[in-house]
Amino acid sequence: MYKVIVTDSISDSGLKALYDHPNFTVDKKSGLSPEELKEIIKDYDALIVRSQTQVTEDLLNAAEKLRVVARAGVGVDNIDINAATRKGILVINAPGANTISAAEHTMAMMLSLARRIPHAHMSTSAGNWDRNAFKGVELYEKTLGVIGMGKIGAEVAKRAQRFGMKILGYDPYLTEERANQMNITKATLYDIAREADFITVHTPLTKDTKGLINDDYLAKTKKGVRIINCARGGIIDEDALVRGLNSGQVAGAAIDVFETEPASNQELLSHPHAIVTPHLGASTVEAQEKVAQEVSEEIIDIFETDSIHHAINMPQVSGETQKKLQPFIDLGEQIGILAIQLLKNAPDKIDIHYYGNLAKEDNNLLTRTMIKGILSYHLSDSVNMVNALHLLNDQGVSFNVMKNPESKGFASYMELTLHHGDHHSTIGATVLNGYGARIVKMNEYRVDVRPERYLLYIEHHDVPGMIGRVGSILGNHDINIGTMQVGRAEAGGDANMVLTLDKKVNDEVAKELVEMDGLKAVQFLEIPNGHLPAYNMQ
Ligand SMILES: NC(=O)C1=CN([C@@H]2O[C@H](COP(=O)(O)OP(=O)(O)OC[C@H]3O[C@@H](n4cnc5c(N)ncnc54)[C@H](O)[C@@H]3O)[C@@H](O)[C@H]2O)C=CC1
Ligand SMILES: O=C(O)CCC(=O)C(=O)O
Repeated sequence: MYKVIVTDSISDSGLKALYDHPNFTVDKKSGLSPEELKEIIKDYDALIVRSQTQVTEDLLNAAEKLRVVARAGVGVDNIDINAATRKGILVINAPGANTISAAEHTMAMMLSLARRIPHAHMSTSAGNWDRNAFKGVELYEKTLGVIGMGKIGAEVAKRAQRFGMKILGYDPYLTEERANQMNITKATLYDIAREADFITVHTPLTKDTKGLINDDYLAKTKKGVRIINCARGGIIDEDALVRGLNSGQVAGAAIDVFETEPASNQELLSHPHAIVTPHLGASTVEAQEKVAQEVSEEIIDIFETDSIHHAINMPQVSGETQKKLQPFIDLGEQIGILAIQLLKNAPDKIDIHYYGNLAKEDNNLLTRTMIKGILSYHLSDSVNMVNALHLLNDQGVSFNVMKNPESKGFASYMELTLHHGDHHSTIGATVLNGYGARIVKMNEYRVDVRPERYLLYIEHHDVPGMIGRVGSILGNHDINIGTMQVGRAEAGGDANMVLTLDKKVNDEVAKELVEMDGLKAVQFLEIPNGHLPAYNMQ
């Protein structure tokens, strides 16, 4: 008998498949303190949560037979994925099951902002009859900027169009073709700032989206813009938003999700031009039934048939292949991370070449690892080796894998090229017996670089003095160079430098470098520590 514990408020009818199954028992225990849950988690095989329960490393460490953590929803930011992975605990979610509810909540927030419905309601129910204080604006013929054109963003765009709104969409994966199909305009963040009357965000919270809407961004928006966040707290800097509301730059904000939850920013919560809800985007009968049903059915499939549909953290590989390819797998993710940074854009096409011994292996796993590295730059923790190809397909990016058993100078060699229109970035890499991982090609240049955390990539004209000038700028800013590699196509022609550094290059140093005569391109690249393959290697 498998024991399932449900620790947040989750639809009973959605859990029916589990209740009815002879091999499962379900305990519903919402409102437990972290200590209480930690005390009893050892008895359970599966845990189902929404967003309240914090599935921390501490909790997971107390679990003795837990095999699955199921998030009845999309965002898994309340679950320590790496800790679960390290413990070999599968994390699944229910993407798509609450899309419509979240999109409808966004529309409700937008209409409430436009017509000040919550404020009018409070005034009227307090006994007032004030028909002048609540004059609103129409959505009709207004411009809506949608930041994040994934599942929810696209549904919001569709609904807003029916209200006669013009839609500007920004998403690194939004192509002209898809924008045309949806009859929206593919825009930049700054087009949206300049033109939008309403802005709504629908991205996950990532390194790039944290504080995306901040003082600088708000200063570029139209005066009187109205802003909605039904995605994740932190995408909008709450203090900046309050400043914007106070100055009138922002006419109104409707916020469902907060930097900390339960929300505590009193200035925002009580602001006369803010509308706030307690993370209700997915709180509908239908969404809760669908998310609970999806995760219940998947839990049964996992325990009864070993089949996984929406894994966040689990690859399916044979132990033998994994062991053989392990050094390349680690490197594969790193070259994905480097190539996407070097491209500076979301790719529309990916080419992967395997040469020598690597071409003779089943390198599906390796390919997924590279793609995970590429996509994780924009999609964060939601991408893993199981869902990487699926997500790539969802984003409309084509990829080709080519294998050539002849060696290309190394016993095993892999080369990754990302394309974005006419631009491309290439990284070639190998693992040298006894010496470890090496990047041996960057764009058109041969290099020999150990993949370290901080890299500086420079393309320049091959003229005397370049190395010294770059070295002095870094030295003046107390940035130690670990290694430096220079290469050139021909004497006096194009050349490149790749440096490994002991610390980050800040904007000031980058600016000095960019302004140096003779440099064609300067790029600081980072392979974050946390970007090692997210699965259990035991
Ligand atoms: N308020 C609530 O109760 C709910 C909130 N959510 C949240 O809504 C958000 C969106 O969910 P879905 O549409 O299902 O996810 P999705 O994965 O379908 O779409 C997210 C999109 O954001 C894009 N993106 C990533 N970085 C970006 C950037 N820097 N700039 C612009 N776009 C970027 C991605 O390319 C992707 O297309 C998630 O954060 C999710 O957790 C989801 C359901 C309910
Ligand atoms: O479970 C909930 O109500 C929150 C939904 C949500 O934020 C998500 O699915 O990402």
